[in-house]
Amino acid sequence: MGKINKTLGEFIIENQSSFQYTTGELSKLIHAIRLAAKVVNHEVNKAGLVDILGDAGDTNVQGEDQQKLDVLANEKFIQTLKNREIVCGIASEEEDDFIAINSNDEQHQNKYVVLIDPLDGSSNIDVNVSVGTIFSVYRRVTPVGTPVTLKDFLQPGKNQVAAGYVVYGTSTMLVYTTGDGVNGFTLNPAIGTFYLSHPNMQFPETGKIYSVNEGNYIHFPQGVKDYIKYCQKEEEDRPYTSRYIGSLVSDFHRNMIKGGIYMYPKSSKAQKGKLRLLYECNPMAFLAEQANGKAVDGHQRIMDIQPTELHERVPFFCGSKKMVEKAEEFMAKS
Ligand SMILES: O=P(O)(O)OC[C@H]1O[C@](O)(COP(=O)(O)O)[C@@H](O)[C@@H]1O
Ligand SMILES: [Mg+2]
Ligand SMILES: [Mg+2]
Repeated sequence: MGKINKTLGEFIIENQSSFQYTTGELSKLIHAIRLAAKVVNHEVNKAGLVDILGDAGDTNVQGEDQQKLDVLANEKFIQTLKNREIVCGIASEEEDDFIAINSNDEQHQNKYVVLIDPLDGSSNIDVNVSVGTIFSVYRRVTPVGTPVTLKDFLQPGKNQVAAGYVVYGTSTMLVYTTGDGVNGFTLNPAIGTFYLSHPNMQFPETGKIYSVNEGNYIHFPQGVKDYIKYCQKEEEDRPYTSRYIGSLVSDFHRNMIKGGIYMYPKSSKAQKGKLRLLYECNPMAFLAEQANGKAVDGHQRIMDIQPTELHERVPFFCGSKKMVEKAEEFMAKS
C-alpha cells in the first residue's frame, strides 16, 4: 500500500495539542484560511476565462493600482473569516484601516487578529505566473470583549502565533507554522483536499540562488551592490544563479526548497524598500526562522522590529542563514 498522506484537517487536529494556548480557536482559523484559499485558487485558475484579469480601476492606501484579483481575494478572505466569527480583527494590504469584528458584542470572546496580503505578486496575475496569499496571526493585547484597537495589530513579529502562505503555482500549496516547525500541504484539485506533502520544511544552511530585482541595482546601497557582485563572482561555489519571479511567496518558496536568498533592499528610489512589515515580512520571517533560515532588514532581526504603522515598509533580506549573514557582512562594511 502506497504512502498515506495526512490531510491538512487531520494534521490540524493532531497538532492542536502542541499549541500552547489550545482552545481550538486557532485550528478553526487555519480551517477558515484553508477554505478561503480554495475559493481563491478556483478563481485564479480560471482567471483568463472570466473577467477578473486587469486593473480594478482603484488604488489602495499605498497608491498601487488594485488588480481585480487583489480585490476579489481580499473579499473572499475577509468574508470567510468574518462569517465564522473566529477573529476579532482583520488588517489587509487592500484595506486602508483595520476591520474590527463585532467589537461591541460583550459575548465576543475571540482573541485573534489576522493580517493578510490577499494576493501577493500582483504584477504577475495577468501573465499567468505564480502568485500567492500571505497571512499572519496574533493574540490580541487588549482585553477580550473590548473593542479591538490598532495596538492589537502593531505587534513585533516575534509575537506571532501563526503565519503562512498559499502559493497558486503549478500546484497549489499551503505552507504554515504555529511555532512548531513549517509544514507544506498540496491541494489535490480533483477532490479539493490539501495533503501533507512537505513535512518539516527546512532552508538549506546555504544555497546558490539569489533573488533581487537587479533593475534597481544602481539605486541600491553600496553594501548591497557589493554583495550582488560577490554572488556573481567566478570564485569557489560561485557565481550563484539569479532567479527572480517577482512574487515574494514564489521566490521564498523556491529558495526554502533549494537554498537561496531573497532581497528587497532600500534604494535611493524607495528609502524603506517596498515590502510591508506586517503582512509580508513578519510572516515570511517567522516561517524562515522556523525553517532554520534568517530574516533581517540589513541591520536587525525583522521579528524584533516594533511596528508603528499598519502599512509600513522595511528593507528585507531573507533565506538561507549563511547567505543572509554574508549579505549582512557586506552591508555592515559599507
Ligand atoms: O516588481 P518589483 O518592484 O520587483 O516588486 C516585486 C515584489 O513586489 C510584490 O509584488 C509586492 O507584493 P504585492 O503584489 O502583494 O503588492 C512582491 O510579491 C514581489 O516580490
Ligand atoms: Mg505582497
Ligand atoms: Mg498583495
